Amino acid sequence: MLQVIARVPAKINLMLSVGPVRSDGFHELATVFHAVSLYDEVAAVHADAVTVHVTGPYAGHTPADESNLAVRAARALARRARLRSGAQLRVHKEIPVAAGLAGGSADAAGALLACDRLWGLKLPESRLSAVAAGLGSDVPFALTGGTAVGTGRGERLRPVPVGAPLHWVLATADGGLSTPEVYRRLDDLRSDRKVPAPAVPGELLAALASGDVDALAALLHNDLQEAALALRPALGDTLRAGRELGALAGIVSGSGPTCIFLARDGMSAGALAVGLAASGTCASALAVTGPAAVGT
Ligand SMILES: C[C@@](CO)(OP(=O)(O)O)[C@H](O)COP(=O)(O)OP(=O)(O)OC[C@H]1O[C@@H](n2ccc(N)nc2=O)[C@H](O)[C@@H]1O
Ligand SMILES: Nc1ncnc2c1ncn2[C@@H]1O[C@H](COP(=O)(O)OP(=O)(O)O)[C@@H](O)[C@H]1O
Repeated sequence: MLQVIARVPAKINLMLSVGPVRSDGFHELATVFHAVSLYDEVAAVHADAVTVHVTGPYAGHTPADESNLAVRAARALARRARLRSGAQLRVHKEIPVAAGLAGGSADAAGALLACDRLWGLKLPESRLSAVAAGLGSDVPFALTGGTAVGTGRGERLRPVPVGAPLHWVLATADGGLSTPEVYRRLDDLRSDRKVPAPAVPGELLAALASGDVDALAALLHNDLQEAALALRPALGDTLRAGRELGALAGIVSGSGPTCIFLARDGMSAGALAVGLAASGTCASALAVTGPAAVGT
């Protein structure tokens, strides 16, 4: 029986600039998405209806019913293509849930890619991306991987070059943070401030293109960090521990609670991961590289 497998990486945000709330309730963003070498896998085989079975270390934290983003993605694709086809999906989850790493978006993108192949649709990238945007702001990037500037609510993408592989440590936390709650907390925190239009500094794109990690370290920034720290003050300890252990820089990824640390090279990232894991300030610490690619 034909089985199609898609392997989709987690994302981190190297910079996340959050602008004013729009009339549709979403915030205008300017962000740099960067896919890293931590992957979920989505496998699809023909079936009458769309169902999902979740395996892997985070299976217990992932819904296995129709609220699963992989199921919602497969159904949205079938609707868009006016198909009655189904698929039995298996999602192997290595990406922590509600962690600011877009694991659910990775699974949605994986289901779109796998079902597009399984059902022989061969939809152009632009049509898959439109279905992806209907599922979540981060899903279009999850379809592409690599590194890209995201604008609008995060769904408008422009790929950007990265001059050399980058080495990161992901420090995960026990228990996730809700993305809408983190955005709401940011709104509360800055209710008395005028919010400027979001922007990605040109210097950051130049540092990425040239592979200048020291320049990049000085430019990592996340507007949601203040809100994530307000909701989870212990993340301050994780960020301090990473810096004391020699990270070039550390910030919260997206809506958190995962903290990301930039290291000079693979050896330093490995040592930093060991130190962070021993520090008692995080649930796990994982050395990864970026940019990572989507595989089918
Ligand atoms: C914060 C970011 C940074 O990349 O990702 P995570 O760190 O959660 O993975 C994204 O903006 C999250 O993207 P995603 O998780 O796909 O969000 P969506 O499902 O589209 O929206 C969930 C909720 O987040 C808020 N939201 C999301 C995107 C945006 N531009 N403005 C918002 O205000 C809204 O409250 C929305 O109802
Ligand atoms: N396949 C899936 N994997 C992870 N989370 C999922 C999935 N399907 C639905 N969800 C729900 O989506 C929410 C956000 O999950 P996730 O994408 O991991 O977080 P984040 O937005 O922080 O990157 C979770 O609360 C989870 O219950």
